[in-house]
Amino acid sequence: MSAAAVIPRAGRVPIALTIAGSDSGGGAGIQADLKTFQELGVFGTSAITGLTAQNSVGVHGIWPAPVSSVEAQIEAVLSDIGTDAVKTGMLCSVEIVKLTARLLRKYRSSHIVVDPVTLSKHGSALLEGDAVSAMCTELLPLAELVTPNIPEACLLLGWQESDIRSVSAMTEAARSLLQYGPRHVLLKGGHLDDQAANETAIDVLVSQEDPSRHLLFSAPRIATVHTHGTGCTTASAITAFLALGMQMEEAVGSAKRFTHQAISSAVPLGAGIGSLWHAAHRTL
Ligand SMILES: Nc1ncnc2c1ncn2[C@@H]1O[C@H](COP(=O)(O)OP(=O)(O)O)[C@@H](O)[C@H]1O
Ligand SMILES: Cc1ncc(COP(=O)(O)OP(=O)(O)O)c(N)n1
Repeated sequence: MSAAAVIPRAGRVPIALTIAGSDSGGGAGIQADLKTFQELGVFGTSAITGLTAQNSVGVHGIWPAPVSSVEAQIEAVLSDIGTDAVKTGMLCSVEIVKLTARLLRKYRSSHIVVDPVTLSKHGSALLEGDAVSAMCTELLPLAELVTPNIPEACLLLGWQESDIRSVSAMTEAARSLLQYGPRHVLLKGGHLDDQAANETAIDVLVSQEDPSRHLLFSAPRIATVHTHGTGCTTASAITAFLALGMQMEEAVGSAKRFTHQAISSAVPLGAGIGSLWHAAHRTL
């Protein structure tokens, strides 16, 4: 993405809505999503599903937002401003998952990217256990894309994490996730634990149109611990590129490059896992 893309364009600015949680540390959640939208020249709106007290060493508290407040935020945005694309992140509870699906159906939203956030990198639960099946039955059928990492894919499928130890197992899992109805599945390989993954970070894209075909998105693995926000940034960058009118394959490839640049310039803030630098694409 060139610097020209961050200059507001004449005419209507593309809009993206993020329905996600707040990360006080600024690296993930709503904060990562809005930074990404802005960097990519898309006007970001938000509905905050919950608050987290979070920093580089962990998640110190989670407070789901009242369901009525999430409803009022989404209604306020969609009934007046509208949107070209929607990203969902931390949805906290079965009630918020169901509400989100109901409102996205009501407003016939398109370009819905579901990041099925369940755990933070520090292992804190960001989605209640009984919300997983609601996500599969209510939200995934509406999704143009779902973007699980390996632990999330296993949770959605009822598999063990040890079941995905290779790119071919990732491909099989991605194909299995199509059963829930999303148009595309991007299974991210940041957590892949095999020989090849020491050098490359590989993601797999499969689509309902032709489930027998799969595309690999590969980049050199950056040797860093500072990867807080990689998942949120990937999903929100894809959402922004869809809002800008790209097709899915191009949007995923462009988002992979944007996120890779942001990891390569990550900021080692705090004593633990530092966060991505979303402005890296301006100078790299
Ligand atoms: N160290 C790394 N170097 C390069 N790319 C990475 C690295 N870690 C993760 N990625 C990429 O970042 C994106 C998010 O990855 P992943 O860690 O699997 O998701 P999550 O942040 O949701 O756990 C994927 O495109 C993955 O390939
Ligand atoms: C509020 C909030 N939402 C989502 C996440 C998970 O973000 P992700 O990009 O997957 O990054 P890590 O937590 O894995 O670093 C979060 N932590 N907080």
